[in-house]
Amino acid sequence: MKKYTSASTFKSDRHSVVTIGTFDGVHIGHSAILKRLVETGKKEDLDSVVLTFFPHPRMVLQQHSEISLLNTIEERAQLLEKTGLEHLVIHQFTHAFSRLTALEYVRDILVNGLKAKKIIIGYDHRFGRNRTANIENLKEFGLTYGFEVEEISAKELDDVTISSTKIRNALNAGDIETANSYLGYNYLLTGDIEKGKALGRTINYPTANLKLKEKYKLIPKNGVYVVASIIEGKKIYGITSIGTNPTVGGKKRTIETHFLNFNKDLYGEEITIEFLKHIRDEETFDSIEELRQEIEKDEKKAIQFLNQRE
Ligand SMILES: Cc1cc2nc3c(=O)[nH]c(=O)nc-3n(C[C@H](O)[C@H](O)[C@H](O)COP(=O)(O)O)c2cc1C
Ligand SMILES: Nc1ncnc2c1ncn2[C@@H]1O[C@H](COP(=O)(O)OP(=O)(O)O)[C@@H](O)[C@H]1O
Repeated sequence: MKKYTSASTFKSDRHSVVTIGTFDGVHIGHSAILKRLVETGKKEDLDSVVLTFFPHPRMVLQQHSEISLLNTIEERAQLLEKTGLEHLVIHQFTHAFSRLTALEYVRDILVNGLKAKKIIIGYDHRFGRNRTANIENLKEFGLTYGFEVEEISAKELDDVTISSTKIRNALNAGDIETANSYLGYNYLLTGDIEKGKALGRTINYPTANLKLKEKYKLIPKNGVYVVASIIEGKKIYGITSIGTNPTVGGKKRTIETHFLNFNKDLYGEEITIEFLKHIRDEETFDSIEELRQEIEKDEKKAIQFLNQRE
């Protein structure tokens, strides 16, 4: 898959079939559309192209919106690549871009930039300044500029009752199972391991503190989770606590993982954790000893869950 940072740098000798969207999460609903795109490209001898935008339009147009995303832009690109797509255009979403008229957008980006011969798009897609143009307008532009519009009907889209918003809501409620089943893969967080207060090891539960690189990545609800990670090529399971650690008077929200049957220095390493199950919500305990006992229970529950899966 070739990657471009704007439609103007896109290069291909052939015409293309294009689909457009944010595709946050690249969930199983998105996968259905992407599969159709890739198949159409092969059948009709067209290059398959996804046009996506970054930052998320809401991050640009509503500066105060605290939008969190299911994927970092890097994760989105990796997931899209798995669909067999040939070209990924990550066009920078700016105020100037949002001011393009529908005609300018279609002519400059889709036709001259991406050489679109076919556009696969949901029936409710809107575009251009203030999102005023709809699919009927796109079809009319197609007559002028020589491209065809393949509409994904309401029924087809509604069959897929999955949306990025529903997945965000599930994660904000700690419902990892629902989120994972909609995503088609396990929700994950990647970051570097940084030093904490070194309290963990004093209660025999050292915890690797994950520092995320991107502020906009959605962190699931505060609580305790079973996770999996690959460390030095080996699958390692763990229990992750997300929260402010009220028992020790913490204020900052942290993501800390105690890995099971593991004892190695991880400072400075980049680690990915995959969420498998929610165990409980975060609590405030009266003493560190009570916290330690609860973590012991968390560990037992995690082991029980992992044994059942095998
Ligand atoms: C599985 C697990 C569950 C935890 N649950 C809670 C909790 O419910 N409430 C809380 O205040 N802290 C909880 N903690 C966080 C501890 O307070 C934290 O790990 C400890 O302060 C160590 O911090 P450090 O990494 O800075 O040394 C939990 C930690 C783990 C590993
Ligand atoms: N089983 C384990 N799970 C998590 N971290 C471990 C484990 N064994 C050793 N470590 C190391 O110990 C560190 C965590 O120890 P901890 O006392 O909690 O200190 P800190 O507050 O700096 O995180 C981790 O960052 C990692 O380098």
